[in-house]
Amino acid sequence: MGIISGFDNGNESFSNDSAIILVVKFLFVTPTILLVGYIVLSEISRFKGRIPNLPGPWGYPIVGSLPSLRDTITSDEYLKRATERYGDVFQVQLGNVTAVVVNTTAAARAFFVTQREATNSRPVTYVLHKQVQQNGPVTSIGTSPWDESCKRRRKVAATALNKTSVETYFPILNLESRALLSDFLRECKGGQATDVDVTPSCRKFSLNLSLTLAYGTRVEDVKDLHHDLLLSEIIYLEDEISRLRDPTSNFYNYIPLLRTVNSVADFLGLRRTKAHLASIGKRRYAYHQVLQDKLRRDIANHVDIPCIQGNVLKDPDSKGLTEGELLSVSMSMMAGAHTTKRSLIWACLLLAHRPDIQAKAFEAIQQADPALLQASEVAHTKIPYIEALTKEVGRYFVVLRLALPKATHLDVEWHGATIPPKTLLFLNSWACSRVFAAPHEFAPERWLDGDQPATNRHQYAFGIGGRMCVASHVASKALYTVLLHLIAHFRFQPCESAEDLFAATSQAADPLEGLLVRENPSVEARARMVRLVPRDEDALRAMLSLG
Ligand code: HEM
Repeated sequence: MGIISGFDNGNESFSNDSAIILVVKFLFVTPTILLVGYIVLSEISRFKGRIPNLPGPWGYPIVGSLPSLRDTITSDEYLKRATERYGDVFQVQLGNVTAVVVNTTAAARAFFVTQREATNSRPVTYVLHKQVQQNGPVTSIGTSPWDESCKRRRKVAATALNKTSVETYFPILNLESRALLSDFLRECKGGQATDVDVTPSCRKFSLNLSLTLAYGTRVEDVKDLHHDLLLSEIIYLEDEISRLRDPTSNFYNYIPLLRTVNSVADFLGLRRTKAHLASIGKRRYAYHQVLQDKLRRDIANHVDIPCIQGNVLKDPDSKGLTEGELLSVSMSMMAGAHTTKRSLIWACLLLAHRPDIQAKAFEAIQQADPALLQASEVAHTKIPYIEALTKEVGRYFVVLRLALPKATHLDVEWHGATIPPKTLLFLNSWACSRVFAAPHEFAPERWLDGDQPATNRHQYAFGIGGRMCVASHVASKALYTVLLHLIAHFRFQPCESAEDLFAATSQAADPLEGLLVRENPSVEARARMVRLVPRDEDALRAMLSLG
């Protein structure tokens, strides 16, 4: 018995030991082996993804150059160092994804103009295309890879918004510009100098521009942005989409391991990321359906306002678009509201800190035609200094510093390197906007200088090539109209309120120091408030009553 029991005990302790070893293996050794295996496979994949003969940093295991890209891609010292070391075009690896960064105007022309067809695509991303849109066919133009459908949708949008069509939008631009003046005047109760948070009114201006172009509808009262359920839904969803499109965060796009971790966390009920992302896609689709249904009713009742979606709905065969493609065009119009809003907020901050620019602009309007200082319609005018001011706002702040992510469609050649199709491409619009002398100065005069080389004349804030902003003419004219009106009727000063102390500093209007989130290439201003002083309240009210 003793022997047997001794044997038994020994067996028991043997099985205890092996159980412990098994647990240790399970808890530590297996994950370590899996992790090492993952790192090795990931490094092989990163190695295979490198483009021969194209310089660029190797980066860290698993994450590649993601850590160095954050916070630095738009900064001058990073670009200077990277361009000095690797040249005008270099490759970086974002996790397992190889991206090519185009940093100079010469390279931008060689890529996006000379090899236009080959660089015409957009990447398919895990977060936006697979999780938010669930691989569905309806995606905005700005996130669509190049194919026949994208060509059709882009053509419809580009034709509706091209240089010759801009004139047809003058009444809309004048109307929205006056609405902004009216909102600002209401904020300055009794015509007093008042510190104003410019965000809601700028948001309303931009949203209305997109809503009118797409659906022929608009927001009347700025309060509706919060009180109206549909509008607050649109604002929330478009903010989310903009965040989920951001190419320098959303690391799930680049690191497959994160997707696995996330799926496990979702499965265990620790997070609800997948459900959240899918709901954003569905809710976005639903709000567009609501707007489209309203437009259909308006058309049936003959009370519709001319708009891109309405033109197609009234004559469906003319443009050859499917229902989904038509929806995609409208989604693209709504996505444009973000960039307009950000440009306008930066312009307000800049004016507040640059009385000299306001004085020159006011004088330019007066010299062009003193009657314009009281005109309710100004979109048709072409005052060179105000045009230059509008361009300089675009150049100085570059609200999409890496444009929208692009992708190669065919092989692209660059100095002995062949970049294969479906490679992620970034146009460094920020760097391309800094080719002038004294690039860090805000100087509208540079756009009036006839001696500037032709390459400097391009406005990189709208990108370049076959996927350049389709609305660049309308968006520029919208900013021009509103700047002219604002300067004619208000003095802008730095805010004095304790609510936004940063807004009082000159850094608030600096394109780097003034950023809310430094590493985000879709740049948002940290400051929100400026002091508005109506020049002549009675004259402004009289002008507004004419409109
Ligand atoms: C100041 C305002 C705006 C700025 C600075 C801006 C800037 C840009 C930039 C940088 C791109 C990417 C270009 C590229 O990748 O080369 C883009 C694309 C686009 N923008 Fe704008 N945009 C503005 C306003 C708008 C508005 C108001 C709309 C619509 C009504 C709009 C519609 C689009 C569309 C549809 C695309 C995608 C084009 C394509 O992928 O083919 N944008 N925009």
